[in-house]
Amino acid sequence: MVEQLVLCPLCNKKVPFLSINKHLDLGCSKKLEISSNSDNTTGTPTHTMLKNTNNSNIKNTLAPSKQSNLINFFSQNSKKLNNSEPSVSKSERITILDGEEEDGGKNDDVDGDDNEKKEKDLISVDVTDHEEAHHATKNYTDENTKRKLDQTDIEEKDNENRKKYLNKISHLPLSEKIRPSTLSEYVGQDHLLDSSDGILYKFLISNRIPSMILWGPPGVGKTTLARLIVKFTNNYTSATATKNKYTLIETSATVATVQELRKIFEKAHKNYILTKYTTVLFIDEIHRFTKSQQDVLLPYIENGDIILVGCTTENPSFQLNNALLSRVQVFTLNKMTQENMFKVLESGIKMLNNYRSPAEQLKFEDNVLEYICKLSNGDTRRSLNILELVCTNVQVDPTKSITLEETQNILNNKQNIFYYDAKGDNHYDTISAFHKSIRGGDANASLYYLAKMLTSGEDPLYIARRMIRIASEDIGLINSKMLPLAVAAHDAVMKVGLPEADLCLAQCCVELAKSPKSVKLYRAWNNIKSSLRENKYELASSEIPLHLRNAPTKLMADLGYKKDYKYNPDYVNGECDQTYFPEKVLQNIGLNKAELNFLENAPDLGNIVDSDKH
Ligand SMILES: Nc1ncnc2c1ncn2[C@@H]1O[C@H](COP(=O)(O)OP(=O)(O)OP(=O)(O)O)[C@@H](O)[C@H]1O
Ligand SMILES: [Zn+2]
Repeated sequence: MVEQLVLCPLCNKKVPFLSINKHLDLGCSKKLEISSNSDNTTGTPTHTMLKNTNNSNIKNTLAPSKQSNLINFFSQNSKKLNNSEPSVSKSERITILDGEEEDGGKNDDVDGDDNEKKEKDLISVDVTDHEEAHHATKNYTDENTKRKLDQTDIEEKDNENRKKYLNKISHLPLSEKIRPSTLSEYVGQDHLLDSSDGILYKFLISNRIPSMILWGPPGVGKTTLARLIVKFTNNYTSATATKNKYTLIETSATVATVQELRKIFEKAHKNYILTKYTTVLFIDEIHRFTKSQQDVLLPYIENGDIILVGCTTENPSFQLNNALLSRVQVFTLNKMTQENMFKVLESGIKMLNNYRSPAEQLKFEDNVLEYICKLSNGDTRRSLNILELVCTNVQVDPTKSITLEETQNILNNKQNIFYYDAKGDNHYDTISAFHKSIRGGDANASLYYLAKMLTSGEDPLYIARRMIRIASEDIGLINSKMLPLAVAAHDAVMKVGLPEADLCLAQCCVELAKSPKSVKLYRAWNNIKSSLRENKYELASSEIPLHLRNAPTKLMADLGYKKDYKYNPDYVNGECDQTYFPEKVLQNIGLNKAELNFLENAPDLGNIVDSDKH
C-alpha cells in the first residue's frame, strides 16, 4: 500500500499523513520521516532529535583552544542541569513567514527581497539555538518557586553535547545566548505570570492563548514572552485543560505587507485543517501598522483562524484602532526592576564565563552591576550589550574583581552611545520635551531637541509623525496651514531621507514653534468623543434624522427618507431653517442649545503665542 505523504508545515519535510501530529509533537524528529509508521517513540523529544534538524547553518566560531575550557565549566555545573526543566518541542518551533516561499518555487512577492529572506533565516537560527540554551545556562529557575515549572522532563545532556551547543551559539550576541527558553527562566512580570494570580498565566493553564497586545518598554522581554507563551501552553498538561495546540509565526509590522499577511492567514487555515494546530501570529511593533493593515487582521482574529500577539512600545490606545483593541487583551509589561535586572546580568556573566578559562573568569564589584543597570534604563538587551562590551575590553586579573572605575573607563570611550537611546526612555523624554518646547513657542529649544534626536539616530519619521500631530493638536484651526506643512515634512523624509531631509524637519519645527496655538479643535474633539462614550443626550443611540438620509429606493422614499430635506444652494446664502443633530438629541437638550456647541465650549486660555515671539 502506498502511503500518502504530506508536507510538514513546520519543517517542510515529507511525513506520512497519519503520522503528522506525532511528528509535530515530537518536534519534527527524523525518526518518523524514516520509519513512517513506527509508534514506539515516546512523547519526550530528545536532544539528538533536536540536533538532527536544521542547525547546519550555524557557524562554529569558537577556537579549539577555548573549547577545552568548556569541559571544565560543565563539570563544575553539571549538577545544576538535571532538574525538571521542560523539554523543548519542535512543534512550536517558530516558523518565519511562509516556509513554501523559502523553497524558492514562487516568487511573486514584491517585497520579499533577498535581505529579508536572510533576516528570516537568521531569526530561525536564533530560535533554534535558544531552544537549547537552557541546558548551558541554568540560572534563576531554582529561586523561582512562585512560578510553576513547565511540566515535561528533560534529558540531561552529556558534557560533549553541551560543549557542542556552546560552540554553536558562540557567534550570537549575549542577549540571544541567554534568552530564556522557559517561562520559569523568564524574570519579572509577576502580575502576568505568577502561578497564583497572574492574569496571563490563568489563560495559559486553561490551555487558551487569547489574542493580545503586549505593551511595554523596549527590552523587557515582549518578544521572548510571546515565544514562551506558545511553548508553555503546548507543554502544559493538566486534567482539566483542553488540548489545544499552537504554532507560532513571527513577523514584524515593519516588514509585513497586507499581501504577506494574507499568505499567513491562508497558511494558518491550511495548517489548522491538516494538523489542528492553531496559529499564533506574532507581530512585532504592531503600532507601525496603518489603520488599513490593522483592519486586515480583524476578520481572522474574529473567526479564530489566527491568534494575534502584537508587541508595542507605544500606548496602544493611541496607536491602535478601537476595532482591533476591542478584540484583544492588552497586557502591560512593567519596566525591569533593578533586582530583576541583576538576575539577568548575573546569568549573562555566567554565560560569558563559559567561554573563559578558569584564570580568566569574570567577577565584578557590586556597584558595577548597579551602574550598568542605571545606564540601561530597564532595557535588558541594552544592559547585556553593555556588559558584553565591558567584558570584551577588560583586562582580567584573577585575583581581583572588576571595579567601577575600570568599567567607566571602558565605557567612556564609547560614551555617546549611552546619552541617547532611540528605543528607551530617552526616546520618550526627548520627544516629549520637543513637543512641549514647540507648544511653549520656544523655537530654539525645539531645534535643540530635534538635533539631539536626529544625531542620536532617532527615526526621522517618528519625529515627523509627531509634528503632524502637533499641527492639529496644539495649533489646529488657528493656523491650518501647519498641518499640510507637517505632512510635507514627513513626505520630504520619505522622498529624500536623511541627512538631506534634516533641514526640512527643522524648517517645520521652527514654523510650528512660532505659529499661534489653539487647542479649540482638540478640546472640542475630546468633548464629542466623551459625550458619545457616555451617550450624553443620547448622542450615541439616536437615529439619524430622516430628512438627512438618502432615499435611493422608492420604499425608502415612502418611509420618509430625505423628506423635507432642504438643499442649501436653493436658498439665499445657503441659509434655511433646518436642523442636523438627531431629533432625540435636540429634545433632550431642550433649551440648553449651547451644550451642542462643542467648538465654542472648548476655550483655550492664553494658549496663543504672542506675535512678537515670531
Ligand atoms: N524577562 C526576562 N528575563 C530574562 N531575560 C530577558 C527578559 N527580558 C528580556 N531578556 C533578555 O533581553 C533580550 C531581549 O528581550 P526581548 O527581545 O524579548 O525584548 P523586547 O521587549 O521584545 O525588546 P524590543 O522592544 O527592543 O524588541 C532577550 O534576548 C533576553 O536575553
Ligand atoms: Zn516537521
